[in-house]
Amino acid sequence: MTDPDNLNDGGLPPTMDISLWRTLDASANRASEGLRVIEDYVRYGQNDVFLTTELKTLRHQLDSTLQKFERAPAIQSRDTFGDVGTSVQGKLEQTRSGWADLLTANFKRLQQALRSLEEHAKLVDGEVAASFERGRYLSYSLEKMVMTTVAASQLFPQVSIYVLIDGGDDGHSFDTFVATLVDAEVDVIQLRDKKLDDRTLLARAQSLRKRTAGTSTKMILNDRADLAKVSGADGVHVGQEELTVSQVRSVLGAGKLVGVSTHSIDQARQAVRDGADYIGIGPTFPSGTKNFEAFPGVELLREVAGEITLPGFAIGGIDPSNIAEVAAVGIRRVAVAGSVTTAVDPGAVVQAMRTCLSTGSENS
Ligand SMILES: Cc1ncc(COP(=O)(O)OP(=O)(O)O)c(N)n1
Ligand SMILES: Cc1ncsc1CCOP(=O)(O)O
Ligand SMILES: [Mg+2]
Repeated sequence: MTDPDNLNDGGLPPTMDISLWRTLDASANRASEGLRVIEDYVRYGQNDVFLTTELKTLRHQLDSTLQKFERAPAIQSRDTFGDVGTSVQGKLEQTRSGWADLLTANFKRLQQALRSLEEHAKLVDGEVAASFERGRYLSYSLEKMVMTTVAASQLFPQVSIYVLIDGGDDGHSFDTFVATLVDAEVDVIQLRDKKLDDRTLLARAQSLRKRTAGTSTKMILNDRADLAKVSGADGVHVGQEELTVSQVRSVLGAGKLVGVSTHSIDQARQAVRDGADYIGIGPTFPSGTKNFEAFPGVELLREVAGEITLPGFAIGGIDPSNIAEVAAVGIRRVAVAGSVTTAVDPGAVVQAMRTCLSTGSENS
């Protein structure tokens, strides 16, 4: 690290050394404080172990970069009462309209401070400047993860029923079934049909859009970002080998939902990093809808529930007889097909599962 006493050797104005130290000191404090506010929210407000750990990574990276500066001259240069900025404060800084506003303001504070550290560090040490730059990039992806998690947690109720349906025998019976599910106030309907030709599938998607528009039921298309775009769906669900979250978003545009299937805790963590709006977690139990060779089961549900607060839907063979096992490990959102689509009274099954998820009691 360059000796601060020799900063003027580089042709800097005589006042530069003290003003540089003041700037570095103030920006370091600003970055640490902004980061701490965000960390407090995800830790105490959200109980999100994963995001708290990710934020800690940035805090440690920042701390180790700051350690390259001697603390003493920075603190000696401090002149809080002589800081003209302390008396220039906008009214807006004293109030926040909600959590999202509070978080956004603190991410901005963090990023501005990191940029200032980076630019000023360029006068002293290029490597340190590059390290602040890496921290700033990390803060952008953390902002995406935190803000997406906060927004998605509000979009999907704490107890949610998500139903996967195929295109049915014909348009009329499909529409009648969708109406039943909408009446039962299921939270999400996913159209998942691997057999229909594209035009028929699009016609079903359009009919699903008509039935769900203006209701509390969201409409998701399985796999097909193109048909989701054309039909005006609320989002798309993709698997591990399909389009990525950012590829789906580039087709759908902003403001649409992207769900990702996850089969391990690492895949669940990656989906959060990728900015998914929700995850499917499974398969939990053997399914009559799709064949599987391996079942991460309720153990994976427990693991995800223990560290991730991005909405997660348990999927695979869930029905009223086993849903209590799902609720028992802390998952209150389920995605089901067969147990509802083959039921004599689908509305009653939806209601039974909802009750069980709300109370945690068995309901077979
Ligand atoms: C909510 C939800 N979770 C998981 C899946 C499975 O998606 P994927 O792994 O892509 O398998 P297919 O559904 O495409 O066979 C899902 N569809 N929905
Ligand atoms: C598509 C899919 N992916 C994992 S399980 C599953 C099917 C869910 O259907 P069911 O509830 O009938 O097991
Ligand atoms: Mg898929």
